[in-house]
Amino acid sequence: MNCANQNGEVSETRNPDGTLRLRNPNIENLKEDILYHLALSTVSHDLVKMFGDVKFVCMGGTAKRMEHLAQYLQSEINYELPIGTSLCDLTEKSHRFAMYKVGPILCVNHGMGVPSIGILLHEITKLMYHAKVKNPIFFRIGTCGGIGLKEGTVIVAKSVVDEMGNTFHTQKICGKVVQRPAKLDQQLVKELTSLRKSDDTFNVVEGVTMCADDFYEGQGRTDGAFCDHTEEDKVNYLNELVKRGVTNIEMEATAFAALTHYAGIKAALINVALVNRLNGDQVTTPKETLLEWQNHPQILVGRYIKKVLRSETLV
Ligand SMILES: O=P(O)(O)O[C@@H]1C[C@H](O)[C@@H](CO)O1
Ligand SMILES: O=c1cc[nH]c(=O)[nH]1
Repeated sequence: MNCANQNGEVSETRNPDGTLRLRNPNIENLKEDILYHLALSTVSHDLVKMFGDVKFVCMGGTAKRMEHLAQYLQSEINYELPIGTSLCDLTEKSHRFAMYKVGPILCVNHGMGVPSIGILLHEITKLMYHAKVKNPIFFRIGTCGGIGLKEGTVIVAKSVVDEMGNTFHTQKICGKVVQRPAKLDQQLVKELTSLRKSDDTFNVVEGVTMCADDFYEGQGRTDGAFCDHTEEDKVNYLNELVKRGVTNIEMEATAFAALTHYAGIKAALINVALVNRLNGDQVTTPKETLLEWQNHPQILVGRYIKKVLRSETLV
């Protein structure tokens, strides 16, 4: 059965009230759905009560960054935690991911690489479904290597590719290769890039983000433990990427774009460049500066969330 989606269009992934429909009929028939890597379940937890008010899901690689993001957004939206409570890791018992909630915002880390974020996206999407969340928006707020961009630049991905230039996410399912288009919401790209202020110390660009399956050889680096290619091979490869319009390289983009798109979830991918790969492979910048740069995408997403929340209170 098809229903109206968030834009009032026919959709297999939305109920008329904006709650999610899963592309998996098996879930409805489960007596209990255990979200194993989140240490949550439909029986042991009241997911609607805990998460039903979520509007935004922010994800990034590290637990620490997500905790910092939750604290930052808490102060940005002036959210007061219920009296007697403090910000805590809601998935602590999983010993895997870390998740923080401040009002309508969930901040969760996804680890490194496509397999890790893929697992998180399955479980977070099911969490949104079980919690009856309406029209959630997902953000990946990450770090990357820029290509020809100044360090600290924020890249809002308008499209994503894999190492071979494919614009889809590839997964092997039951011995078959399944490809799902990796697409991002173009309106969200424009809205996010427009939120840069003239006195911001960092630049914001729209870009083409490449997703690699590795940090070292998979990104053409010559400083891994193994390297059977030459410096010339690397330079040629990076120049080829420039020709194809690739602006930055990270390790989750295709899965993030494809799985959110397949779930009908509006999503944006915002990365900050920690290194200009045309100048070298090693991340030589002091940790303090790297941490300061990691705030740049958070500032942009914070402005977007505040804008949406403000417009909702005016309606
Ligand atoms: O969100 P993060 O900073 O983890 O994203 C990039 C891609 C890899 O996960 C990782 C490699 O250092 O950083
Ligand atoms: O160069 C980089 C920096 C951060 N993350 C990556 O995947 N690559």
